[in-house]
Amino acid sequence: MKFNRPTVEVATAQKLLLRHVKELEAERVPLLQSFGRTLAEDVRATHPVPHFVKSGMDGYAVRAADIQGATPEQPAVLRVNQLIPCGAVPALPIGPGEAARIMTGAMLPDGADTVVMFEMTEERVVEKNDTGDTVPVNATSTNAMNTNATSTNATSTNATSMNATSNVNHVQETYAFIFKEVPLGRNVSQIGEEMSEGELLLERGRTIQAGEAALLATFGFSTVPVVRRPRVAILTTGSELLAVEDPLQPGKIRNSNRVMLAALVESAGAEVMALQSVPDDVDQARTIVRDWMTRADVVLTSGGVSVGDFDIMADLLDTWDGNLLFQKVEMRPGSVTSAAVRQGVFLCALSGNPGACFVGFELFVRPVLHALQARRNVLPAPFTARLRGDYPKANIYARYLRAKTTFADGMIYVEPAGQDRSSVTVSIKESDCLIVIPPGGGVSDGDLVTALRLPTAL
Ligand SMILES: Nc1nc2c(c(=O)[nH]1)N[C@H]1C(S)=C(S)[C@@H](COP(=O)(O)OP(=O)(O)OC[C@H]3O[C@@H](n4cnc5c(N)ncnc54)[C@H](O)[C@@H]3O)O[C@H]1N2
Ligand code: MOO
Repeated sequence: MKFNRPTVEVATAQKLLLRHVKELEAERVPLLQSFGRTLAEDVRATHPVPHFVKSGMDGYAVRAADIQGATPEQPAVLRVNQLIPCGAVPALPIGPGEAARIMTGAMLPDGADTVVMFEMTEERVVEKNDTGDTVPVNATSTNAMNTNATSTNATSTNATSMNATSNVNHVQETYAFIFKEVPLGRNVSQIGEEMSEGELLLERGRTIQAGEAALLATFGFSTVPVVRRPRVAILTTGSELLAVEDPLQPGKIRNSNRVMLAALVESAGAEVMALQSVPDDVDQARTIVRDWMTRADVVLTSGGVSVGDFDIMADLLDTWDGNLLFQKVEMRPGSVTSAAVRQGVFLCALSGNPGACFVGFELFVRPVLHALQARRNVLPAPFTARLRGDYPKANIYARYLRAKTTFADGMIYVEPAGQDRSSVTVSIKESDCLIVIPPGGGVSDGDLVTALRLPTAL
């Protein structure tokens, strides 16, 4: 069976795997720990946003009718009856001829319908004597239009100057001079303008990133319902493998697939629950694999799937007592990639060759890990791009070339990331996509090709 294995196409292999996925259960995590996790429930707006009528600028809240026709020569003059900082509830309504000094994000007072930016205004303090006559005083404001104000008796327009102050015979009042007419509703956000109550904002299956987190915070989710992270056991086979910290020895290499797979698993939102070496003995390997399959959602193995004398994963799969999904895929690299399921748990046996191991993970394992987390669109997204360089080699199987994307002259280009043999590790770091070269002839510089986007491209 090791030889002459039946082959399946990549798309078939993906379907065979995804058919067995049962989305994992939900759990709640603190919002700050939810980044990269997948939402387990739809989130709807629990209240309108904004939930009060709000100023969009620092300026004066006015009645639009009061500032019709205002010009620098003929300003509208409105009595300022209050200062409204952000977060405060206005103390007074705005009647005809009145305005409120208001800050960005503050609640509009009743009666006001428009905000005029400070830049189009000037604030002046005026004294009224006890006969009610207005006495112009040297007055000023901090507003931009007033930067040339000449005043020795400057009165700043802070909260304390806002209320009329009474001297023996005089009352000081603050007036806003509005030099420009602005249309009704300008710089005012109405209730529900951005989001209305009950609106669907985030769907189950969405990954929580900055924008999602901001919405969750807006609606008071200090904890978030997320899908549990899949637990993954990473098992590596091969008596040639040294630990990362070991000195080199003749004939041996350091185990790089283990950490590469751990990084990939984490980048897919899953959790590495075990890192274990498997000896070159099929019975021991079977015991270890089965053991982890009682605890993990996915068991990943690297190596030992080809036709060599010590390719124990191939032997193990030949005698598999669960559901064997495939043992050979019509692709390069990674044709030996195999998969099986047992009681809802996946066994994905990837090639030991690092390039093939990487490609096998992206085409088969990441989609499973994403699907377990209820994510949508789990397969790598295809796009069309122009090839840089020639790839003349003919293939019997489709080839998934590790490649990088570049943008030039308004076009998307893809070019092989370097050496593409399946044994090569050095080009993996350059790869943000896989160029799909269909079976048959090669492709040439300038050809339009299909490529699959990898998460590193995000
Ligand atoms: N007679 C044949 N030989 C091979 C065939 C074939 O069809 N007939 N297929 C070749 C292809 S294609 C591939 S791909 C490899 C697949 O081999 P395995 O997946 O069984 O992997 P191993 O033999 O265990 O190792 C291959 C290679 O990768 C290195 N390796 C293994 N594990 C790691 C690790 N954790 N970190 C870094 N490098 C690792 C290992 O030392 C080998 O050099 O088979 C071909 N042979
Ligand atoms: O299956 Mo190997 O990775 O094709 O080169």
